[in-house]
Amino acid sequence: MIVTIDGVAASGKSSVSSGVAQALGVPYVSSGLLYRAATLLGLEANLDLHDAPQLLTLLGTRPVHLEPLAGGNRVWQAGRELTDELHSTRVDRGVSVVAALPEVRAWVDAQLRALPEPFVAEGRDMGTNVFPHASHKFYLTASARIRAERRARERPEDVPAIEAALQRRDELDTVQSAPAPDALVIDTGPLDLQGVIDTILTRLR
Ligand SMILES: Nc1ncnc2c1ncn2[C@@H]1O[C@H](COP(=O)(O)OP(=O)(O)OP(=O)(O)O)[C@@H](O)[C@H]1O
Ligand SMILES: Nc1ccn([C@H]2C[C@H](O)[C@@H](COP(=O)(O)O)O2)c(=O)n1
Repeated sequence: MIVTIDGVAASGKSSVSSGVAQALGVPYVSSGLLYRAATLLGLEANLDLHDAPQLLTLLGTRPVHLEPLAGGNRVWQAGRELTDELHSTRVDRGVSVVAALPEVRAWVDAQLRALPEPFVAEGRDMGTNVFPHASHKFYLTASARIRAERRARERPEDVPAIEAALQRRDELDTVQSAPAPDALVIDTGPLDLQGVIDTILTRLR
């Protein structure tokens, strides 16, 4: 069984996926972490992030491993854990460029499709492109203002600055982020975190 949870930036994909996965007793898979890992390694190697052949060569020589767990995902490059470095501001700024490269998307998709079922997969194109055969699909939305207010509770930045950055990311992600035709679209604005998780679990049962 594969459940896909896609959505716009900061719509609650990872928190909701983790809650749903824990309730089901399966791992969840955070696809965005692989794009973030490719970006981090590219930045550390001083590569031009638009240069797909160079990035793919780097990823070939320094293989990245995603460890999906119900409570949170970890990312490794050989013996080094990258997880805590993947949400830095410089990775946030570069990741949309890397995620737009078809070669990098194919690299991520191959790793995701090799994972053993069952799992909950979250990202932008899990239900449309990577797992179109998934048994249950969801797509999370909320206004940029509400998402910024939620983020502001965990970061020392003001709401308008976060809102502007989220709108910019939404625009850059538009190409790969759309609900599958058979996905249930959930506006998380009026719901708390547990309310979103319960909506999904009710549908699954
Ligand atoms: N329905 C909700 N009500 C209140 N807060 C929420 C809700 N859903 C998520 N949050 C909070 O919003 C923030 C963003 O959630 P989360 O990191 O899960 O989003 P995301 O879609 O995975 O983000 P990104 O696209 O950056 O990876 C977190 O602080 C989370 O606790
Ligand atoms: N399936 C996916 C997952 C993520 N991305 C892009 C979108 C973001 O720019 C970036 C990081 O994702 P996040 O960790 O914020 O969910 O990766 C994508 O294009 N497709």
